[in-house]
Amino acid sequence: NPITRFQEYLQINTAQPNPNYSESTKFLISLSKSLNLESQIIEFVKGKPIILLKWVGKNPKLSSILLNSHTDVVAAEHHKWNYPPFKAHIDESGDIYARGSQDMKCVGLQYLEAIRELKSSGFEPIRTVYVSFVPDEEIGGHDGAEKFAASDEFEKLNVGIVLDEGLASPNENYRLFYAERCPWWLVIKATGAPGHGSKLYDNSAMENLLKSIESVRRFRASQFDLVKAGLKAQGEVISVNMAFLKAGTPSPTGFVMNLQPSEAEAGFDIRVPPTADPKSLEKRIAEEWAPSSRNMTFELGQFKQKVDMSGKPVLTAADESNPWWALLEGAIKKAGGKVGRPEIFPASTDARYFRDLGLPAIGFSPMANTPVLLHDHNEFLNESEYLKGIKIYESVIKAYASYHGKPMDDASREEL
Ligand SMILES: CSCC[C@H](NC=O)C(=O)O
Ligand SMILES: [Zn+2]
Ligand SMILES: [Zn+2]
Repeated sequence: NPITRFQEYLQINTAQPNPNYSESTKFLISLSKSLNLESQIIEFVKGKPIILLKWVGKNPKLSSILLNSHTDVVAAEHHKWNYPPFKAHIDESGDIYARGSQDMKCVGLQYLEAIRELKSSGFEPIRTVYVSFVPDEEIGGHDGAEKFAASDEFEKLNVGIVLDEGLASPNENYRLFYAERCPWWLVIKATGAPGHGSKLYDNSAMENLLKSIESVRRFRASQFDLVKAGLKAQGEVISVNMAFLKAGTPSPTGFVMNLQPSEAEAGFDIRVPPTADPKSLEKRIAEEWAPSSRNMTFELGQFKQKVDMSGKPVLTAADESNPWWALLEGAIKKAGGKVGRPEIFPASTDARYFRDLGLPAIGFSPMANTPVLLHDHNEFLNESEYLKGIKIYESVIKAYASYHGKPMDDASREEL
């Protein structure tokens, strides 16, 4: 049944940095056989399989639908979980505990369960439906979705719309995402004169770094306040969180206590919404967070936000101008679901690689009334919520795969 199949997928340990892709591939291929879908394994990089399933539509001229999910999950600290993270234990209230239960093995199998239901009801798609299972999303997707989106194979699929992951919703409204923030990874380094631990002097490395950290924290608070006041959503502000601190002179028992070190550094995970001005943030980093006048340097790893010809960030339209958006909302509501306001995904997903091609990509994981537990301890999803999600996808796939398109639809696609 659907729940045991979900458990079986969750029990395959595909945690980074050593995901067991051979087991997950075997599992998905056997599921695909039981559904009579055409299947293909594409390895742009050896050992990093993309599983591509195809449900052929009656009109091959129409653009296709791509249902994407990633097969890898993040690592789990086993001893901090109430149940082992790769056991998929179901407790008395029906909560299924496993790494990947929300992010995002649920979605991958819900696509397939929905197809199973639609097939057995005799539904025949007009548009071709592809289901892709990609590796390595959790480490940036470079050997997965990035290469897939850039490939000739992908171009031949003639994809018109991509669905990818969203987030759980603590309330009754499902969440839909039309864009995502850009990760910037910043390391700032301070240097200064070393000295005796008892001496008060200016310009030590630690003091220089701490001044920066204070400045970063003021900025962080200003952004967080906007969220707390309800003025902005998580995805609409710039988040800054410290990822590491590195300083001190090691000694056999820990650190030397009476020596002020000559170097100190800190790393930050920054997420920049497509609506923010990257230039002004870069300026802030150079002038306030790592000013050379305070003996500071920085290294910035940026995932550049793609912009269109007029310099506007690449977003998926979340209104009537995008028929796929309206169809999705309609199909969710038809299946009894509620939908909240369109959001910007606060983290980063593979959807960006498809959006960068100019394709509409919508982030959606059907989990309502569920705490957001991705990457957290005790990640779980309730089984009835999981089953509801299958019903939702039945409705969505049906609506998408039967969509003939407005008269303009495919002609205007040609121009793109
Ligand atoms: C930017 S590559 C890392 C992608 C990762 N995605 C999910 O958590 C993230 O940190 O958002
Ligand atoms: Zn994910
Ligand atoms: Zn994740």
